[in-house]
Amino acid sequence: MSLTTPAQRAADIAQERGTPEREERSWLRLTEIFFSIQGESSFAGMPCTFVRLSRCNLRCTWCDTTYSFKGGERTEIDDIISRLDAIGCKVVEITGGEPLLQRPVHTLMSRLCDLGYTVLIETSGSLDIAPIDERVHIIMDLKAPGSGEVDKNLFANIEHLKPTDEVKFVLLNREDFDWAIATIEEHQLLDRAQIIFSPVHGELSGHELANWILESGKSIRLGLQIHKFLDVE
Ligand SMILES: C[S@@+](CC[C@H](N)C(=O)[O-])C[C@H]1O[C@@H](n2cnc3c(N)ncnc32)[C@H](O)[C@@H]1O
Ligand SMILES: Nc1nc2[nH]cc(C(=O)O)c2c(=O)[nH]1
Ligand code: SF4
Ligand SMILES: [Mg+2]
Repeated sequence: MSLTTPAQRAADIAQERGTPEREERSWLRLTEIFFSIQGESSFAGMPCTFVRLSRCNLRCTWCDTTYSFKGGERTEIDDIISRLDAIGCKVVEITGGEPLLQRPVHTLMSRLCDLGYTVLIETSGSLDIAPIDERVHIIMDLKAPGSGEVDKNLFANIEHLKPTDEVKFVLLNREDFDWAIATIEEHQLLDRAQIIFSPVHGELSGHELANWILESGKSIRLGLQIHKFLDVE
């Protein structure tokens, strides 16, 4: 017999999903650190170390990283930096889960920038990006309807993007593609940042998406998750 009451279960789910934490502390909930080939973004193909933080406030239907939603080791920022120094790669991506859920992520990113790292952050577009250190390269998703999370997009983030940052649309079908094109036009996104369209891996054909991009005549980069073709992490 389960001893968990409905109220406890609701509290557990709320904690798993998380709300942005205000608490400034010296540790982060960490799912994993690994060194691999960057599979996404304009850095695709480059060696990169990944810091995957735990928990996410969204539940995209096609998410490939659901294992980051729960748990995670409390890890001191000093320890994370020591591990990155030991790996020795000067390009680091902070991802998740949703990395912006944990406030100390900003301390980690600024310290890495101070140490001469090229720091990338991969974020969902649902939380405020304004506090991100201006030296950090932002890769921000805008979630299309097929994700089930379209109503979570924080369009106010757009004004905080630098021209070198990236806005990524992960697309499930033609409806998502049409939504993404309309969103780009409405917010004049091509003037604000680099734009990437990626197919949901295994669901939408990259060939088909490539044709749609060419037909649109727009300067949009096709992004395929190359680590999945290489069968690496
Ligand atoms: C796992 S998320 C973590 C960072 C953040 N929560 C976000 O969504 O950007 C990293 C990237 O993987 C993408 N992604 C996740 N599952 C995918 C899938 N099945 N196919 C293609 N891209 C996927 C997300 O859209 C996001 O751009
Ligand atoms: N190789 C590799 N490249 C990636 N780029 C972004 C990733 C992510 O999960 O955020 C990722 C990932 O999980 N693996
Ligand atoms: S926001 Fe990112 S980590 Fe969270 S469910 Fe969506 S793709 Fe997965
Ligand atoms: Mg991934």
